[in-house]
Amino acid sequence: MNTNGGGPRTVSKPKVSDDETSSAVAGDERRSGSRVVDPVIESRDLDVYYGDDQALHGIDMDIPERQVTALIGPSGCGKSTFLRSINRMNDLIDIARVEGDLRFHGKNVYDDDVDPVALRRKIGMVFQKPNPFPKSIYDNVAYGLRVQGKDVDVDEQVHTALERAALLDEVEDQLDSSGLDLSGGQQQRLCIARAIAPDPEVILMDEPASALDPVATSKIEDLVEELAESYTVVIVTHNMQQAARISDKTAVFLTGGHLVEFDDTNKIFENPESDRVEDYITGKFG
Ligand SMILES: Nc1ncnc2c1ncn2[C@@H]1O[C@H](COP(=O)(O)OP(=O)(O)OP(=O)(O)O)[C@@H](O)[C@H]1O
Repeated sequence: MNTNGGGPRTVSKPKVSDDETSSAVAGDERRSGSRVVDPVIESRDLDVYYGDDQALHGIDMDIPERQVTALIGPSGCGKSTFLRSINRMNDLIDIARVEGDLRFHGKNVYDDDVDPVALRRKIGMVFQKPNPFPKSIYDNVAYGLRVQGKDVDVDEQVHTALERAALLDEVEDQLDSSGLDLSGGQQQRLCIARAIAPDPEVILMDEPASALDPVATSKIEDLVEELAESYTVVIVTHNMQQAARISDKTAVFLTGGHLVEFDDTNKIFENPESDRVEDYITGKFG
C-alpha cells in the first residue's frame, strides 16, 4: 500500500480547516491519512441506466486530486460504467442514460454547455487492452496534440509524454517504428503516453494491467504511482492486491450497482465498516 512515507509524493494543496489542523499536521504525511484533499471529481446521487436496466444507484463519491482511487468489486457491479461516466464515454453507448451530477472542478460534466471532446482532453482514458493506432510510436503520441491544433512544441510534448510514461528510454531510437511492434506492456505504456500528451488532469484506467504478464504489470503499477504525482488517477481493477498496493482511496461496488464503501485504502483493507465489504475482501464471494 502506498503510504508516501518519506517518498517523493506530497499531497497537493492540502486544505486543512481549523478543526482538522491538529490531526492533519500531526506528522502523519500519508496521503491517505486524515488529511483533507480537494476533490477534483464529485459524484452526487449518480444513476446510470442501460435502457430500462439500472446499472448504478445513487453514487456519491469525492475523488481527491493527485491521488490514486481504485474501484473494485465483483464482475458486473458497475465499475467500468462509473469510470466511463466521469468523462462521458457512456455517451457513446446509445442506450446509456445518466441522472444526477458528476462534477469536475464543481461543474456538472452533463450540463448542456460541456463539450465531451474537450472534457476528454482533460480527463483521458486508458483501456484494458492496449490499443495503439497502426502508426509510428511518435505519431501515436503526437496524434492528440495535432488534433487539438494548438500551437505547441509537438516534439517536446511527445518526448515528455513518453518519459512520463516510463517508455522513452526503451523507444528513443525507434520513434518511427510502428507502435504495434512493441510488447504488450510497452504498448500499454504507449497508450498511457498518448493519454497524457494533451496534458490532462485526470487519467481513467480500466484494468490497464489485466492483459499483461507479471513483469509488465509491475511496471504499470509503478507508473501509476508515479503518475499520481502529477495527475488524478482513477483505476478499475479486479485485483485486490493491486488496489491495496497502489491506491490511496478505494471504492467498493457490489452487485446491483451500489457503492457500498469508499474510504482510505488501508481502512478498507484492514478495517472495513461493512460486513459485505469484509466478506468480499476476504474472498468469501466475488
Ligand atoms: N453497453 C452496455 N449495454 C447494456 N448493458 C451494459 C453495457 N455495459 C454494461 N452493461 C451492464 O451494466 C452492468 C454493469 O456493467 P459494468 O461493465 O459497468 O460492470 P463492471 O463492474 O465493470 O464489470 P467487469 O468487472 O466484469 O468489467 C452489468 O449488468 C452490465 O451487463
